[in-house]
Amino acid sequence: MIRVSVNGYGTIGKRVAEAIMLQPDMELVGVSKTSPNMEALVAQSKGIKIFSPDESSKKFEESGIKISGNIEDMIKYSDIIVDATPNGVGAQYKTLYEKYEKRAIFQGGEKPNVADVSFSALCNYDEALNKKYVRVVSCNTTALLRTICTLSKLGKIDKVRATIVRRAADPKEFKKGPINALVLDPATIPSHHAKDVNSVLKDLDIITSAIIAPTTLMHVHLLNVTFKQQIDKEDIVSIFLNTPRIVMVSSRSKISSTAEIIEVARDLGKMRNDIREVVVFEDSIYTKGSEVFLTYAVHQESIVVPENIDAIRAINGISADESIKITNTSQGISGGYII
Ligand SMILES: NC(=O)C1=CN([C@@H]2O[C@H](COP(=O)(O)OP(=O)(O)OC[C@H]3O[C@@H](n4cnc5c(N)ncnc54)[C@H](O)[C@@H]3O)[C@@H](O)[C@H]2O)C=CC1
Ligand SMILES: O=C(OP(=O)(O)O)[C@H](O)COP(=O)(O)O
Repeated sequence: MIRVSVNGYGTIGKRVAEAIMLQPDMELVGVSKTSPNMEALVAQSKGIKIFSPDESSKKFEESGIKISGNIEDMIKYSDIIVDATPNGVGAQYKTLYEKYEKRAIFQGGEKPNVADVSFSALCNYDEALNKKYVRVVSCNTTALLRTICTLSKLGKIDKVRATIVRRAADPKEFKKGPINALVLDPATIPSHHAKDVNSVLKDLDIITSAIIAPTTLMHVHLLNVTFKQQIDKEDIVSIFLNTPRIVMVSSRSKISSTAEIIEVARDLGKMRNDIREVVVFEDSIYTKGSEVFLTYAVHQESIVVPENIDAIRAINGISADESIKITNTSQGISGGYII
């Protein structure tokens, strides 16, 4: 069993922790909490061990939360730490992971140089084999890479252009905005996503621009890929339908919004409405000569969860085929049409 702990039990951390609990070859040592908030109470109710920084453990006792030790203890008890702390905090923790000679997974909010390799399971799994530090790229970059690497099986890609409509905040983040504006993010082009894709696909010609929209549900990407040769819509539909980490909303579903996708996730009984796959709108796929246009939605809260699980196995030297198969089965990821 691989003993894994999750440092930072927020949007990503809680999902990764629960995914770890579902893996046949992993054991969740526990999670860290810096304050005894609602998420700490939920973790306790699920029987998850909680570790805190020393100075705050009294606060936890007062809230009726049992602490199993401090964060250093949690690190000592673990083989691998998944760091899901806020942007930049993971880099500060790295010295602690190094001190105890522990391997770690970082998230996309950290700079690429925090790790030996930036990771996207369908693109460069093998580069992460037996590495000490792996960075799972952010939600938008994960979606871009998954889609691009899948399309690249159809032929050589000349260039990629993408417009990213970013959700303004996650559903729990009531203090974030905007609530009534579309914000250029940034006002200059390219957005940081192109550089992040290049942290995995070094030579890809890609330009991205991004805009923040007042929604919490999902991101949406408008993608334009130019191949070196003519490309057919049927081949694109076929490869997407046969790639488990991509699902499609069928033409017959008449879905044209993220609101409807999330409603389908709710109706299908998906836990927390999570959709870990890239969700391609079938009707949006359009080809002209060597160019492909398509639109997909990205559930930002959950898309990186399977990648984190695979990164844990990659660090342990387990092959891509084996890991992806176990992760997909345990996470109910099957591909095809979502509806
Ligand atoms: N929310 C999203 O849509 C996505 C986020 N990411 C990345 O995942 C990482 C985590 O983001 P979220 O889960 O959204 O953040 P979050 O704010 O929901 O969760 C972070 C958690 O870390 C805790 N924390 C803060 N300081 C800490 C410390 N010093 N020690 C231990 N725990 C601490 C916070 O209390 C919180 O529970 C970031 O790098 C982010 O860029 C990646 C993909 C999608
Ligand atoms: O959109 C995201 O990251 P990304 O735009 O860097 O891919 C993540 O959801 C984190 O976004 P945040 O930094 O607005 O919390």
